[in-house]
Amino acid sequence: MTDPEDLAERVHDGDLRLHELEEYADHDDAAKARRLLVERETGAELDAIGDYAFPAEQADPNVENMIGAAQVPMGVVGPVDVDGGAADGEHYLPLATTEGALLASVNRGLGIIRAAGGAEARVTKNGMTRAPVFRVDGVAEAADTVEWVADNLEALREAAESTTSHGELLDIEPYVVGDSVFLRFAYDTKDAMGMNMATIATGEACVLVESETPASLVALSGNLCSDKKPAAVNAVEGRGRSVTADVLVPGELVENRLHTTADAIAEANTRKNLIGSAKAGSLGFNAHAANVVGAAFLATGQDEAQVVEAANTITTMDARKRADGTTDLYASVSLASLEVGTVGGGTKLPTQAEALEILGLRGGGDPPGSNADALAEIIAVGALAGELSLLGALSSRHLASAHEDLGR
Ligand SMILES: CC(C)(COP(=O)([O-])OP(=O)([O-])OC[C@H]1O[C@@H](n2cnc3c(N)ncnc32)[C@H](O)[C@@H]1OP(=O)([O-])[O-])[C@@H](O)C(=O)NCCC(=O)NCCSC(=O)C[C@@](C)(O)CC(=O)[O-]
Ligand SMILES: NC(=O)C1=CN([C@@H]2O[C@H](COP(=O)(O)OP(=O)(O)OC[C@H]3O[C@@H](n4cnc5c(N)ncnc54)[C@H](OP(=O)(O)O)[C@@H]3O)[C@@H](O)[C@H]2O)C=CC1
Repeated sequence: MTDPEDLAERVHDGDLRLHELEEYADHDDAAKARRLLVERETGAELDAIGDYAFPAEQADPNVENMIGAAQVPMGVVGPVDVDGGAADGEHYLPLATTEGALLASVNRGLGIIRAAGGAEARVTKNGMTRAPVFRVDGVAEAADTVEWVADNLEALREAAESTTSHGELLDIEPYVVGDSVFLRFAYDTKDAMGMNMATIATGEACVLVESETPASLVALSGNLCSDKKPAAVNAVEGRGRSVTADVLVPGELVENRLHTTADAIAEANTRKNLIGSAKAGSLGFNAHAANVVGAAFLATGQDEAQVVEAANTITTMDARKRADGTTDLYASVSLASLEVGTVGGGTKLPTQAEALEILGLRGGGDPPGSNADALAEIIAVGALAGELSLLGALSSRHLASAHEDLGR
């Protein structure tokens, strides 16, 4: 009984549940049966969704109730020289998006960075966090719990690291709010983005906390982590990789390629990215870092919901006067919480793995963690390019016409 028509019929009749079709047919037939059912019940035609280019079974760890694949156009920008702590040499950056003009813009920015001699980038902090919340009786028990944690870091490390051969517990930061105790565990997750790894490891450590303290676990994630929500804690303390990239662009390049001046871009950055963002109450002080991060995430198999954490980027642009009277542009981006991996999650899927291959960063690095560091540095340079180009377009009043020409 593996015929997709038959399976669709049985789901329709209530004999089978939509999510158990893989028990009766191979993964591709199960996906086809769901498409037939959805087509019948909604009137939609799902030919494009069903026209995917990998065995459905490969996506089994990534999606339930599969009907096909969403195909997002992918392009490539660069190459650009990245002088990083882990990334080195010239790189093309694959980006998947539906926003016309985005790749043209990042490509222009990377061309300018290349002409300026390349960008520098460094990962300055690394720690994937998970922060469970515990209930205690009151502040006295809260204080006892925090004290016990501080005195027993080694035992907690042993418990957490018993669940992983790669992850390392770096730190546990306690926060007390009345009768709630939050413990923000931070891990070096090497080349994995690390959310599954950190969650499993923290779960094990929580067993020890509960057995040795009055604290009772309420939720393994207590939102101080903070995952997939805009949060100041990530902007200040970092999450995943904290990464910074910068470049000094000679004034003549600004004029020839961005059709404006370093002074005009610096002013636009101050009034827009700093003052405008402050007035808006934004956590992000940038123009569109999320554009580049989101497109790179889609292309390389990252968890796209974590784009929100990368949106807290701070962009700086300063006009630097030279002795000869000309003015260069110093530009930087600092992404406090860029959560990336080159193993695990969506990185194994065929198109995503190929995209990582373009970067030379597929799979685990040598030493472990170096591939994810390099990916963070290259994405940061992509974000820097996007900031340069968009601020150039705003300063030269080309934004609307660029999108009229390329984005419609
Ligand atoms: C569109 C440009 C680049 C034209 O800019 P231009 O200087 O007129 O372009 P050009 O034809 O002289 O080409 C310059 C370079 O741009 C690149 N380039 C140029 N065209 C292409 C293309 N078709 N495909 C690939 N690359 C392209 C390419 O690198 C090229 O160099 P070349 O290789 O020729 O030596 C410029 O006007 C621009 O960057 N505008 C800004 C557009 C932008 O950044 N859009 C995305 C963000 S908008 C948004 O979503 C966020 C927002 C705005 O709401 C956030 C906010 O509030 O700020
Ligand atoms: N559970 C949760 O709460 C959440 C889960 N997610 C999802 O979690 C997934 C990402 O989790 P993540 O832990 O990154 O991935 P995986 O769960 O896919 O695990 C990756 C595993 O790969 C192994 N590994 C092999 N080589 C390396 C290496 N060089 N560096 C690091 N690890 C290596 C590690 O095994 P070992 O540990 O045995 O050494 C590691 O745990 C995504 O699908 C994401 O959507 C997202 C948010 C929350």
